[in-house]
Amino acid sequence: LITDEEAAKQFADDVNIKAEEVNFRYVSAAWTYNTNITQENQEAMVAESLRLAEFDQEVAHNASAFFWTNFTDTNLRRIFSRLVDIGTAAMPDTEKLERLNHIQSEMRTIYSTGEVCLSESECLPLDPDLTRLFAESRDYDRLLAAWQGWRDVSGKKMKDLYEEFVALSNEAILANGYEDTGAYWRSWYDTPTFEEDLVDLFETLKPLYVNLHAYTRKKLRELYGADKFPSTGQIPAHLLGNMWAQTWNNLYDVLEPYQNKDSIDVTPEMIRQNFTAIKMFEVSDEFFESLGMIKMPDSFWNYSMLSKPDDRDVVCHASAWDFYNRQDFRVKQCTEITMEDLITVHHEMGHIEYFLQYKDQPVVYRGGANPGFHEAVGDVISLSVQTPEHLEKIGLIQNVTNDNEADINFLMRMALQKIAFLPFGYLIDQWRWSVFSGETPKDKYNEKWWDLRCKYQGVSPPVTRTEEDFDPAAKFHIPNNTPYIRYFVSFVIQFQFHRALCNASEQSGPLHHCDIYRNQLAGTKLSDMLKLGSSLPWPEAMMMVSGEDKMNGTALMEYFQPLTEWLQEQNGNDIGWEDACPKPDTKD
Ligand SMILES: O=C(CCC(O)(O)[C@H](Cc1ccccc1)NC(=O)c1ccccc1)N[C@@H](Cc1c[nH]c2ccccc12)C(=O)O
Ligand SMILES: [Zn+2]
Repeated sequence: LITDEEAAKQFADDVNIKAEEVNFRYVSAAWTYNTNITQENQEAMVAESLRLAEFDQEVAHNASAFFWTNFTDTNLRRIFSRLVDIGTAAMPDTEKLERLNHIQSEMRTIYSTGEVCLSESECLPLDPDLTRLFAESRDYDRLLAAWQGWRDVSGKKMKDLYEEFVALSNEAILANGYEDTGAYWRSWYDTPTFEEDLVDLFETLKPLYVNLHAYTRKKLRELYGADKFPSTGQIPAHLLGNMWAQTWNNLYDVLEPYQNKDSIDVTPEMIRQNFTAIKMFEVSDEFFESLGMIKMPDSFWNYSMLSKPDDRDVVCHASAWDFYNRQDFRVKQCTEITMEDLITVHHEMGHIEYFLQYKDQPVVYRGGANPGFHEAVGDVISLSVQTPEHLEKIGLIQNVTNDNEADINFLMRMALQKIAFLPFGYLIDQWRWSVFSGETPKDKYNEKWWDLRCKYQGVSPPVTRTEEDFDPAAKFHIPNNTPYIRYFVSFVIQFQFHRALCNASEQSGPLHHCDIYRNQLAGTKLSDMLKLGSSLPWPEAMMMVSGEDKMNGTALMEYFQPLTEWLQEQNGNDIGWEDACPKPDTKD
């Protein structure tokens, strides 16, 4: 084995240049497919992903000719550990790798082209139609038809494909040195106690969720009639304003604690001011600029897809794209003129800002310190943007009242977006890890899913489910094979970052009123961490920004403290659903 570290550095530099070209080719083919779904573009993307895999395999093979585990240079060791870790590209059998990539693109296409016919003449795609229906409709039966219809045209069609996908993914990952795909995904957090830490975090935050669930259930029983609700305490999954019951912000009008206060839902005002998708992205870009951070390059504005085209099929689920040439960065989003989409705009722009900050790192370091960091950047900014104070600064709200009742209203709105999400963000990969590990076989896929949905989220299926159904795949990230625990991590650490940046900007007052807009101290602190990419272990990156090196829920609990007390008063003892859910061990 080669021990010469100078030769190793030269090897890594050569690989880095080639990696930019090969990644650019693949990303370009993926962009073409995602923004124009055709058989031809799907096949071209699969072909390019195979070329990328071959490149990764060759690099891993050549890198293992070096005795890199013994290198004295820590950074060089870290780089080589990334060069040899190539995920499913390690699949030795090219035919099987082609089949794996083909199955993934098949599932992606089924999901992105699915439509639900609610009547002869009314066939609706998920974006924007079914999404809007779930945001606006209060018609129990219409919501049920859309809920069941979507699962029939998406998840139900993918059960066999998914089973085959799991086997092939695990076979490939085994060749990469991990026992299953879930173990590989968890390795990105590089924390031996990662799963325990998540359990502790969830237990800490669970009381906040249980209180929000109880309050919401009471209000929905008043709206739809208690007879529509199981006596065991769950909420039917189609009544929460979202296709997956993952965020409940669209129920704000039903749940508003103090009526006739100035509405903080700026959707009507955005429409009144003739907001466009581009305007929404300009608002976000201006915020990053105000922090002294990097603004969007011209290529972003020239090549992004910021609205749904009307002449072709596209993957509408929002995403941010790094073309690995240090100059081309894009967002693809079917943007609607709503507050919810303004928040997603900031989320996607957070990804782009991270790309811009770490663009001069080696390719192996162009990623988040851990995947949760990448998901948190935009959300940290949007915690400031969503404050009534900030919305007033940018002219989306007039004459903000700042009294205790307005405070509770605002915190309720934020809780429907952040606290409601926590169990969902947690359970998706609990399900997926159990499938990858073999604990959940195909004939238990749907049962396991609803056990977790009951246990963590306290929601129940509004109609009977069987193993003919495959409800997990009705959620983008399952057919798209995008890990999900990153969002749970993000929803926790974004409050730690927010608290740290607010302290850095010497903002006094409660956390939920803090707006770091135009504060260069905060901007510099955040930028310095983003520039690192994944070149340092994430606890060191977190320490740089927040002075903490662990995920913890204290910042999130501090932020919501006033609402937690208010909810406890409102709910009394009418809370919970736990004993309704099947216990896993008694299942067998
Ligand atoms: O999926 C997303 C946003 C899309 C994304 O920006 O996370 C996107 C997902 C994706 C990954 C891989 C391929 C295609 C889409 N991730 C990225 O674009 C991305 C880009 C670079 C690095 C990491 C992620 N949000 C999640 C979680 C979520 C729900 N509501 C929210 C509100 C604010 C922030 C997040 C959410 C969801 O919709 O369930
Ligand atoms: Zn994201």
